[in-house]
Amino acid sequence: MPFKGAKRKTAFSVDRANGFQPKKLKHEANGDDLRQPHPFAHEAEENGIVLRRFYPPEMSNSRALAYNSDQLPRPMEVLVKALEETAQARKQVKPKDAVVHWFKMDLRHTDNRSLALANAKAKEAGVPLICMYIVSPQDFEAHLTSPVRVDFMLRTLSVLKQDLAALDIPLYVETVHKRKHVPQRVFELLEEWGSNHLFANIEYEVDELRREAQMIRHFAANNKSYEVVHDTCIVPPGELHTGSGKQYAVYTPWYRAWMAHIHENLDLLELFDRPERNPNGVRTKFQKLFDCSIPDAPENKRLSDAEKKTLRPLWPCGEHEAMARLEKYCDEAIGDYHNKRNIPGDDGTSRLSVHLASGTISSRTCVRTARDRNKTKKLDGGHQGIQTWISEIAWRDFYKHVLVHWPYVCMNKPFKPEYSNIQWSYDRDHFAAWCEGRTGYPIVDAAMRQLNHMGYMHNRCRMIVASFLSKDLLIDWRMGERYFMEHLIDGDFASNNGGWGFSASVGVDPQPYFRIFNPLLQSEKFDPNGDYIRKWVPELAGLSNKEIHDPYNRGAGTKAKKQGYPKQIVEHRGARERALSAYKEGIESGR
Ligand SMILES: Cc1cc2nc3c(=O)[nH]c(=O)nc-3n(C[C@H](O)[C@H](O)[C@H](O)COP(=O)(O)OP(=O)(O)OC[C@H]3O[C@@H](n4cnc5c(N)ncnc54)[C@H](O)[C@@H]3O)c2cc1C
Repeated sequence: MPFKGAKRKTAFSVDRANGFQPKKLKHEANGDDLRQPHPFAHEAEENGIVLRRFYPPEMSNSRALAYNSDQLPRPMEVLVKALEETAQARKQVKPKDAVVHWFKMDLRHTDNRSLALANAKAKEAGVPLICMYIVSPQDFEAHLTSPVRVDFMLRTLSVLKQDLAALDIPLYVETVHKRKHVPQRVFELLEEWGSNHLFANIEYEVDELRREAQMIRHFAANNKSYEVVHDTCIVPPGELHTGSGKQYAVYTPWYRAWMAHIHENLDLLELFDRPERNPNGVRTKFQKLFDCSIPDAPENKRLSDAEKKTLRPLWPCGEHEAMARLEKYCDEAIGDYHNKRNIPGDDGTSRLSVHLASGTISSRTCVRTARDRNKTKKLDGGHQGIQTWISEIAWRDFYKHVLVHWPYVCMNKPFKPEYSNIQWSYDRDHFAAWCEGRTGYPIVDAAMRQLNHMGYMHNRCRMIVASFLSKDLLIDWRMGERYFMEHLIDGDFASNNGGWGFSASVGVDPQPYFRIFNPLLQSEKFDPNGDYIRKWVPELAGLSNKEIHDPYNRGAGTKAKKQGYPKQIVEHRGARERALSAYKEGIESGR
């Protein structure tokens, strides 16, 4: 059956579990103005910020604002409408030979909402549960997924395949080369397996929401049910509103509402059971699916042998590893989190981001486990370390809520569209020096080298290097955002975009643009003995604790030069003044 939009329309009310309450959409804005690209769109294209192979040019500020004024429907609203209008049809679909769960960024069989629902449906119908994962090389390209992350996900699939096979559940993995063919191929696979029911957890990025909406309609029009549910956030996006019914744009009041909401709805922290064993005979009927192998990474996302040797031991994969890490962290280190989380030279954070990003652990499990260790048995009160750690996990939910309500942040626009008017620099040499960790600012260089070496960077350093790129170098923050996604093992669109928005002062609840980190002060405050710098910039290891933060201005220039360490590529005070006027001028220009 060719894949095109379904015609059938039926009434539906979205259940609470689906979180987002549909509202009446205004008609599509049709003014030509909204189709005009932003005046600086060519710069975004030339500098690889907007990938024109997959996406349209950078939109105008008025188009971004049209989402805020409900002139354009948000992709989540489009999805909810698709669910609403197909509800009746989906309800009438009769189970056939199997029920299917489609894994995406939820690579675990424990506490996985969609998987649990698919399992319940299969058991109710007395048919087998089949799991599937589609490797989409073009999605990796369009989403800038880093090779280290692709490797982590593919390794994880092997673990998942084994765990599921122990329950006689097959995990079928297939590569679909063109992303536009994914929906059609998924449909064909269901036909091949004689299945009428597909389940998946919602991904909140724009492409995915739009694709699911289209698939839901197509499936319903062809007597199949595609059910998508909230799982990745603890509180589903769309559930929290200010007193005046608006979406929160400031973290602190949002966080208070988030906690209160969970305390009032404790079921949000109930964990989902893993699936039960499949009925006898499934191995004979679906042998081919059990036999499939996990493909190699696409060539342009493949680690070299040397990289595999360095990176794989650093990042053990799979849900058992994730759970063991969480338990160990809660037993041994969470109590000191509030004291140590800002010290990059100290291993005081959980390093669970890689697991949360690939879904090898759920944020529900993380928060519930931490809460149960708290003497108050609540998210707040009790141990300072536990409270603070939970509040950091909450940032992850916050940025996903932001993405859903202000979807243009997923389309290369800043949260406040007028910040698109800043005249950024696209200095290639400066950008290369930043990427390679040779800016002459040791804390910045240490951080970038940590990222390049291990696909990870400490949170404090992420803020320092992001501020340095966007303010000291005045380079378009979206180039840094892209570089992070291309290199991080925990690359997550919403958190990365939120972090860059905060540090470059263009995001929701940001650091005000006139508060510019002084990299030297940050270095002295958070790496006072230079431990972190010594580890990642070994050519400075022999300098004193004072010299190491700024060798050329603290009498260690000769030593630094001899070791091949560069001089500062910009002078902070002058760069600060330049950034202040560029931000001010851009914001006030009204383009
Ligand atoms: C510029 C910039 C880019 C970032 N890009 C990403 C990214 O691509 N993916 C990502 O997961 N995080 C990102 N972060 C947030 C944060 O740096 C990492 O989540 C954190 O460093 C991961 O280490 P950890 O697991 O030891 O964190 P912990 O300190 O142990 O925190 C526990 C968990 O809480 C969540 N968390 C903590 N801080 C934040 C935060 N500020 N925003 C959102 N979630 C948070 C993460 O899931 C993390 O694993 C970014 C931050 C900045 C400033």
